[in-house]
Amino acid sequence: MHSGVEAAEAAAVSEAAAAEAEAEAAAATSAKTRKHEALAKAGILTEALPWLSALHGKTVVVKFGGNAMIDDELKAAFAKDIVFLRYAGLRPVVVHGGGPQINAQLDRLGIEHRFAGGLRVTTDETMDVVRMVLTGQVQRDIVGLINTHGPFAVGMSGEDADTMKAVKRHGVVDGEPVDIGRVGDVVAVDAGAVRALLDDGRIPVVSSIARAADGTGVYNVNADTAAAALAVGLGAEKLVVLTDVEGLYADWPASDELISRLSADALAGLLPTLSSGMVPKMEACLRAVRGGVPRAHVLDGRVPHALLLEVFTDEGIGTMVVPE
Ligand SMILES: Nc1ncnc2c1ncn2[C@@H]1O[C@H](COP(=O)(O)OP(=O)(O)O)[C@@H](O)[C@H]1O
Ligand SMILES: CC(=O)N[C@@H](CCC(=O)OP(=O)(O)O)C(=O)O
Repeated sequence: MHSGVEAAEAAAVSEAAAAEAEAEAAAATSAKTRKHEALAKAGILTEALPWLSALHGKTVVVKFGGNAMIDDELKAAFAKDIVFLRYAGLRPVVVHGGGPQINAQLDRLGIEHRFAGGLRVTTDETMDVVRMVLTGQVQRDIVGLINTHGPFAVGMSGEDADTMKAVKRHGVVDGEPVDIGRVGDVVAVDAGAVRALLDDGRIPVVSSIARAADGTGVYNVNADTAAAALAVGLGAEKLVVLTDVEGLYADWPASDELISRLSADALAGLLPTLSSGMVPKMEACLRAVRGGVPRAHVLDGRVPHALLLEVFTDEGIGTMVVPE
């Protein structure tokens, strides 16, 4: 018969054995989990390999939009992604907008603002504010964020070195042309200065202002339009437009069914049915692919690292426009 002490000792021994077995099982599980996580990470990296190889040395123009850039964390994530592309051997070029920031400054100054057919009605007074906010504030912010990772970003305006020249364009409202002031469409691109920066390993950050082709000052160019024109001028491999929706919805605002892929012809057919900010965006995609850029994408800039997902994974996200 066991004494009380012996019984207590036996119980303690079996408790210790159980604890040891439990610890062993937990260690095995966490090793398994770690292995599983490591494999998943390795899977993501190997999935990137074909894209890294296909895009090595290729130019990618990324349009960073006003509404996708008002959140500080998203801005920082965007800057990281751009630097990632650079280290991965691509040649990223940023063309930025800043519609919300321009609106805020116009409000502060008590200057009325409105859009017609997705474009800002731009008086001479508005033009001064647009130029100041885009080149003096928004561009500086993006350059600063990218350069927290190294001396890569160099800011410039489309005016610089005659990178973009424009002529006056009208807005289209209900199928009718309307005068919207100093708004321009890009008619000539000299990509030399941007190329020189890329060749020097820099990341050009370009504001969407163009010199008037007839030498009469400057024009306010929609940033989607400017990005497309530059992508064509650079012979880019991709145009990526970041915005504040998932992509192009088939029947917006009635539904949010996303169109994931469409041809240039199908897009041309859809264009007259589109409204507001989607008009310059989809026109830009059309212009890019018809100008020889193999792919143009509209992505949700509210999703952190959407750019990396698009460029380096097999997952198609957003809307992709292809020539055929
Ligand atoms: N067919 C459509 N699909 C998606 N969004 C659309 C569509 N038509 C109009 N829109 C509107 O266009 C907006 C995007 O344009 P905009 O606000 O000018 O973007 P950004 O500031 O990024 O340039 C969307 O937030 C949405 O309200
Ligand atoms: C002519 C025209 O509309 N120009 C735009 C330029 C900036 C821009 O396009 O900014 P987002 O990309 O943020 O919309 C504007 O004045 O708002």
